[in-house]
Amino acid sequence: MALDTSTLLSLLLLELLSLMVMLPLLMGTPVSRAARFAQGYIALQSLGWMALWLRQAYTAPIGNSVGGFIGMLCVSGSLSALWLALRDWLGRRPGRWAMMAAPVVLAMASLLDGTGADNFAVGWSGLGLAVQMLALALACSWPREAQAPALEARHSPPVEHKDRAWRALLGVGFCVMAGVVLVRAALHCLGHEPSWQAGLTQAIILGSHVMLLVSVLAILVAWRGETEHHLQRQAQTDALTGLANRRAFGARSEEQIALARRHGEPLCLVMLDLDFFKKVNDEHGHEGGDRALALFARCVQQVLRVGDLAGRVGGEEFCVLLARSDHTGPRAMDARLRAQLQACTMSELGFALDFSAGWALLRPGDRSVEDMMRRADAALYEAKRSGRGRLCDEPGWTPAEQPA
Ligand SMILES: Nc1nc2c(ncn2[C@@H]2O[C@H](COP(=O)(O)OP(=O)(O)OP(=O)(O)O)[C@@H](O)[C@H]2O)c(=O)[nH]1
Repeated sequence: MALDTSTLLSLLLLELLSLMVMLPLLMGTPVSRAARFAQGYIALQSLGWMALWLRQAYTAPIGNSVGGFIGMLCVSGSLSALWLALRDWLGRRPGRWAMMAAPVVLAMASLLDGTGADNFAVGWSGLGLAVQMLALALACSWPREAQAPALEARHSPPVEHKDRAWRALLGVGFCVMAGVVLVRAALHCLGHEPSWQAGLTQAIILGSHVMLLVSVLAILVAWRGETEHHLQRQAQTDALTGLANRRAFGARSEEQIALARRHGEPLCLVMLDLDFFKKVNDEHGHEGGDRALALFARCVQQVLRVGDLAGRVGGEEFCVLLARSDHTGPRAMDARLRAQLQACTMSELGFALDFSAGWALLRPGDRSVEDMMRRADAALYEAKRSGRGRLCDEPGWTPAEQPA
């Protein structure tokens, strides 16, 4: 079998159509938006190359111009879809509007180029496609945003991703492809038709085979990274409130403690416990209790400052670590939280919520956050004992004390 343009094109189409069916089956449902964009990339590539294959094999039904237009719309659209997947996986990258406009602009340009049946992406549309590929290569190398949209989680630390290899492969691949397409398109623009022009066309189709392989591998590796991150986040997050669970709160507190010690800054821990929560459950059902917990957690998050850390450490028990905060911090936070609760509980729950709190300052002898928690718990116990609905200081604290 001779590897002529037509055979290479047919093989590419067969691979694309197989992948268009297999990828969603392999990835299962539901998948993230990024994964759907990546599947859209393969589907649009399939449609684009199908239009070109039909144009070459049976010119009559769709005609050269229409085939070229649909082919360019879909192929350029597929690159835009892949760019959107990268944006979700890696965070914001430059050129969003240009990427969105590219398919329509390039498809229109392909009409102006007026190409023959086996000439695709030559002239202006070819130059545009090469630029779009370079933009994709740039998107691969652009630094990752601290918290990409697909991986976002409040109060969760950025997760280290092993994504350098697939980003490099994809970036280099698109650079090479852009180079070949650029040469071919430029030759056409300049009116040169060298004898190796057909070879360039074959190189582009062969390159598309390789790029298909590279991009599918990259998609699968990126998707695995996203899934791992999601699982890791689930293991660290309390499902009802979205706050860090006890284990994650403990781990992140250690970092905060280390930072506070290194910079000689004060650090406070506040322990919060809803009052008479058993009664809330009894009167409004477990579902009402869950809504109350979720609302309370939301209010806690709303009154925190950047850098503070909140966690749900027990059934109706929450902990907050106030960074760079001396004894004035817990009082201010307690007042903000009470005001916030008063403003929204009646309207959102239909009943009032109150809480007791105790706080403790980081001391030089504290070995872990557990030591702070023990003292804040004693203060919380005192708040409960002395009538609830208030904040108490850790036992033995005096305003003259120096932070750790
Ligand atoms: N709805 C709901 N209730 C929970 C959850 N976790 C714990 N609880 C309930 O919280 C209640 C805690 O009751 P207690 O420990 O007696 O505390 P309390 O009624 O708030 O009393 P004080 O703390 O002394 O004011 C229990 O009834 C638990 O069943 C949860 O995830 N959802």
